[in-house]
Amino acid sequence: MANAEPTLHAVTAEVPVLNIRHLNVYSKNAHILRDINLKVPKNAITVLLGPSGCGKTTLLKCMNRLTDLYSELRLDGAIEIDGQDILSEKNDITQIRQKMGLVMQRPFPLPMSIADNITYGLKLKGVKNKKILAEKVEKHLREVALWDEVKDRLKTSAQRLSIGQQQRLCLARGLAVEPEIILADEPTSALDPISSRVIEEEFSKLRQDYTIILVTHMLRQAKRLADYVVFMYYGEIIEYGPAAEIFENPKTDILKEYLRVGH
Ligand SMILES: Nc1ncnc2c1ncn2[C@@H]1O[C@H](COP(=O)(O)OP(=O)(O)OP(=O)(O)O)[C@@H](O)[C@H]1O
Repeated sequence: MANAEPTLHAVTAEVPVLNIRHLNVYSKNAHILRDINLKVPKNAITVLLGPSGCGKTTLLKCMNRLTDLYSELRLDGAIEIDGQDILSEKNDITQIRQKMGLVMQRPFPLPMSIADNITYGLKLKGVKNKKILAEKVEKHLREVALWDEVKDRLKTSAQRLSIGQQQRLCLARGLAVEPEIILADEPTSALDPISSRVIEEEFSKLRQDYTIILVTHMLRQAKRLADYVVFMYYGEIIEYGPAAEIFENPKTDILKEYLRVGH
């Protein structure tokens, strides 16, 4: 187990969107996340990097309290978004979740048409105007470079799309509710190399308007995309900083070894 120097992960982001303070996560038998302190900067890609089982997905799940689905997990600490603590029972988690778009490892299009997938969240928010809904469908499908491929079959089932197209659709569905933050858990792991590159390119462009937190254990992907890197090991943040610093000037032996082996 590594003993992280507090200074290594006390990097301050100029405009933090998420401020995580002393976050600990416990299961019945294990201490899964250990005193996580992290300020996630606005309009940048922050990559959570580290070997399998180090806690990347759990940290991402804490950020929109998906951990509520697992009664065996206990959390303490604070995760603030726009000054509101996500972990506080007092705050409305549904409202907080609307600030976040979630992209999982495997796409899960809703069992309805391509267009309805995009408008689903908007309709839940009360948008009824058909013209506005149609505009949103086009806007967000263009945003993920899917419009040209599907514009003639918007009313057909989303489940007939290829996996790569489904993943772009799911990203568009997340964007349609205009989140501030996109949480992405290994979003290319189920995709072929070409679809993976398309998704990577989309993320790269989206960083201008969104704060992206991306889990990956693919070092090459992290190097292509990251503005900031959080390197985790056994539930701790070992190093955190701008990508160039992390990749070119790693400070800890654990990170040096991880980069050398090139996972
Ligand atoms: N609900 C749970 N109950 C008990 N243990 C859990 C639970 N969720 C996660 N863990 C444990 O917490 C640790 C971190 O898991 P997590 O999925 O966050 O790791 P990860 O870094 O995302 O791994 P991978 O890259 O393999 O997806 C693992 O040891 C896992 O078994």
